[in-house]
Amino acid sequence: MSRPITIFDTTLRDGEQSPGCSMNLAEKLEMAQALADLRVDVIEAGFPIASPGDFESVKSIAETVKGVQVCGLARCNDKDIDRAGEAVRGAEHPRIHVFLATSAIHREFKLRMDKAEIVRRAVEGVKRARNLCDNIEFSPEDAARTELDFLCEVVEAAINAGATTVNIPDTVGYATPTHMFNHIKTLVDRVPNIDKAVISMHCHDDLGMAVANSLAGIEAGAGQIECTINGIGERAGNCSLEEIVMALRTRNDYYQADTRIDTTRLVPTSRLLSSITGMEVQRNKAIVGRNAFAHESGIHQDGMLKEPTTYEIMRPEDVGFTKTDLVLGKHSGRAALSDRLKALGYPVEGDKLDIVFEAFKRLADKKKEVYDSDLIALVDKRPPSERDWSLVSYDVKTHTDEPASATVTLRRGPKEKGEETTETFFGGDGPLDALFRAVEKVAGIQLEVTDYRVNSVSKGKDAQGEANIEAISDGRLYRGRGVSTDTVEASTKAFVAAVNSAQAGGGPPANIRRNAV
Ligand SMILES: CC(=O)SCCNC(=O)CCNC(=O)[C@H](O)C(C)(C)COP(=O)(O)OP(=O)(O)OC[C@H]1O[C@@H](n2cnc3c(N)ncnc32)[C@H](O)[C@@H]1OP(=O)(O)O
Ligand SMILES: CC(C)C(=O)C(=O)O
Ligand SMILES: [Mg+2]
Repeated sequence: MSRPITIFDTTLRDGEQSPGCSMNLAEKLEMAQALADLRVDVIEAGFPIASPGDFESVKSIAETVKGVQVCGLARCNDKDIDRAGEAVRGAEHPRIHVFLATSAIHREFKLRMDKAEIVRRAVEGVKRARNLCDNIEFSPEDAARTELDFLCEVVEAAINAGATTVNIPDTVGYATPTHMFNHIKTLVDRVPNIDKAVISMHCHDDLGMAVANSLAGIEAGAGQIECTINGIGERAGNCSLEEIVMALRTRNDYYQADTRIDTTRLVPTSRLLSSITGMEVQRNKAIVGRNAFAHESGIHQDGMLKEPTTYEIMRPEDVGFTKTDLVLGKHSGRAALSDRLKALGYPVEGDKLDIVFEAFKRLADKKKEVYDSDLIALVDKRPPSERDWSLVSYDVKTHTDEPASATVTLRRGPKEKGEETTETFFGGDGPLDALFRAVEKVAGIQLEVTDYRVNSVSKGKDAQGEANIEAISDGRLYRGRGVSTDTVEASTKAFVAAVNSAQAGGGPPANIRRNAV
């Protein structure tokens, strides 16, 4: 018999605290629906007091995404709690998450409160939230560095005040598995009312142990895991959802605990997040990385051919990878395309299928073989909004020892009704510099490019190139991504996407990385 573990996804709150991972309202709604389709139990949709935009996103997700609990975060003060309550009120299953740090370092230097005041504020906060909603989570922030006696006292008081979940964060990723096991076991053994609440884990990955620490918590009796897609989150990130879910599923023999997650949605959801944020996962990332199921060496390949379980502890199709990679060509029709996309976890129908089909045919004219990864790159493209620029055409001239020049035509708005503008720039350091500057002239904005990468999406000389750009505008960080068989075009599209994000505004401050160069 498996014990059910609640999956509390915080991609849209703690995950969004990753530098460069800010999302706009439409992106958050798309992501929230994908999380509901993945069958997470709780979506922490944001921190409503943080900004009007955060409030609106939590409220819209609460009102539109069904079949899942929707949670808003609040500090232990009246304004935060009331705002969170208002934001989640429209949800089918609302939850308010109240937090207050309890460790000596945070008490003394950050909050400047003594132990008695912490307990008083925690109790008042939970009671106030409980008046707004029945489902209340309380987090003693930095619990992993909190004295155990005091942690037991706060947890007991929070449960008496009405907390239904007590979340034990390792806020700075300091714990080890034994440390976390002892923390949770102590709460289970010493807090008299602990059975009135679910114990939750919230582990950060600063020492690379977030998943291991969360599993240790489950062994000691925790019933909820807080995690994020691709493990994104503050600093080194949070416990990765795909890793913890597959660890519980694969090692059910040991943990005898499982989640409701539809694991075949893991890879599509991971890719959706990457396409929204522009933040790719590394190739060797467990579960969702491109190499996670790739076998390179002869002895392994021999074993795999004889019996896959010799070298595979999970089946790629169980996490959403498809078995075959080579798929369609220029003679394929809509039915085959839509069937293949569905198998890849992207059910595309109606007008959207027409748009993807048109793009597929254009690609198939340029490429002999269209791989799954090419198809995913096509569906990941979002149609432009009324205010977005898109690349119509470009012309670039470059010669040895001569400055480059470029002419670009961009359209603002959707294909049928958008207006086109053309500008030329002479004197670029190279072809991309000239193109980017011509784009800036059309859009009337200047960006400083701080990171630029091109990777190949699939195989072969005619592979599509995927360009990713990170750029600063007005002290804020924006990203853009572009895909094409022509890497110059991919780069220009990525720059145009970064311009669109910058013109929408709201990027994170560019100077928040302590290791920024
Ligand atoms: C561990 C975590 O991940 S916690 C969540 C972190 N996420 C974020 O901070 C993202 C969103 N944050 C924000 O937009 C802003 O920080 C806001 C809007 C919440 C607050 O902004 P400001 O009012 O300007 O405060 P600022 O951020 O400078 O400082 C935080 C204040 O909250 C207090 N505080 C911190 N945590 C708590 C808490 N749990 N309960 C009560 N007060 C708290 C701090 O002591 C500080 O108070 P002080 O100004 O009296 O010293
Ligand atoms: C708000 C809390 C749960 C948090 O994110 C942390 O402590 O890391
Ligand atoms: Mg956190």
